[in-house]
Amino acid sequence: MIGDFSIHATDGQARLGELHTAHGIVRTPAFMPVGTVGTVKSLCPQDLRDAGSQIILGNTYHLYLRPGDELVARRGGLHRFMRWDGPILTDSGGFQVFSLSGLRKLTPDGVEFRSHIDGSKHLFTPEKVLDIQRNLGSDVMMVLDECVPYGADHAYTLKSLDLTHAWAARSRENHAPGRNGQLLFGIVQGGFFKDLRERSAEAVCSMDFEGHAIGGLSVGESTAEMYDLLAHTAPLLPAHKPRYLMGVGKPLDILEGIEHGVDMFDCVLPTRNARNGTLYTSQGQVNIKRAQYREDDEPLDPACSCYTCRNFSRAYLRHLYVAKELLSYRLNTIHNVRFFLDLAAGAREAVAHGRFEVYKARFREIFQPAEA
Ligand SMILES: Nc1ccc2nc(N)nc(O)c2c1
Ligand SMILES: [Zn+2]
Repeated sequence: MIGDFSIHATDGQARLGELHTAHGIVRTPAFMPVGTVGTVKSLCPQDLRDAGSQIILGNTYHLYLRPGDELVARRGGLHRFMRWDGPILTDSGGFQVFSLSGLRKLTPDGVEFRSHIDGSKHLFTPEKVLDIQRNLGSDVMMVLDECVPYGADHAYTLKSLDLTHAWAARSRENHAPGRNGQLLFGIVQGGFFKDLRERSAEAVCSMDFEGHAIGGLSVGESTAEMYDLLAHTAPLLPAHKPRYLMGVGKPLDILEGIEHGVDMFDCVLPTRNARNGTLYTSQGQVNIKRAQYREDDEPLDPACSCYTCRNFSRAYLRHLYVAKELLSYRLNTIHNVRFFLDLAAGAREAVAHGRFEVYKARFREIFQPAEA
């Protein structure tokens, strides 16, 4: 049934699961390529399917401002508009308001902000962002929350929790479980304070959401701080529902999350870094602009079977990047998205066979080789 989450194998805290959505089953652990304004930049839906994408992420903030959620609804919803027939998760906009828009004001009712596009004034309330996500037709909707800025003190973080929890309750009230097959996930905040993380998990996870996200991480903290709060918070979320770590992350961060029982991840790294020539491979990171690749006839990643690695040399990819050719975006993104999706697919396979620890250690060797 839509919303069902079943666990098929475990390996320590790591688990192999399936989340049933209105647009298909998501096998977890899953990586979600980010399609902010209704496109995973430079890729068409077929590229995404070829790469093994199951579920992609869209953003309420961006799509509301342009082209408008009502327009998308009139065009049949985001799936039909962008021709993606798989599951779509949409973030609620709170985070984007704080990271993108200029003037903004937090009020008990919601957050006032000015569009980063034309400066027009808007108000996002818990109910408004759900109306937008219902217009988009997303399969998994997120509640409106305040992502507390890195470095906020205990007092501010505690006060913010009261607001975020009140908004979560209003969201659940506004969207009954199972309504129109659109799932609603709660978001746990609490900054970098373990007592507040416990307080938030207890409050949010008592509101009968179909899944729970860990928010407020990957906001500029050190890897050690992120891992510390991740290890503390993940087990606080009910094991029988999906756990989603928002905005994470680098390959090793995703594996760290899986080790602590997280099931879903999204991050702009593969797509954003593809556009600046930072490519992820089975031999570590490749900065394709480096002169060393000028005459390198090898494929980007001999262990990768994506279209880019099957057809083009590093020399050609470097040429496209240096020449600022549009094809550079597309070929680099095809590869990076495939790398992250293969990372998640490999993790599912490893958990299924009780080999996750070995799998994670192999990637640590590649991306964080032990000091020689
Ligand atoms: N690092 C992130 C990324 C996205 C987020 N989205 C929401 N709604 N809340 C957060 O705390 C996020 C954190
Ligand atoms: Zn490749």
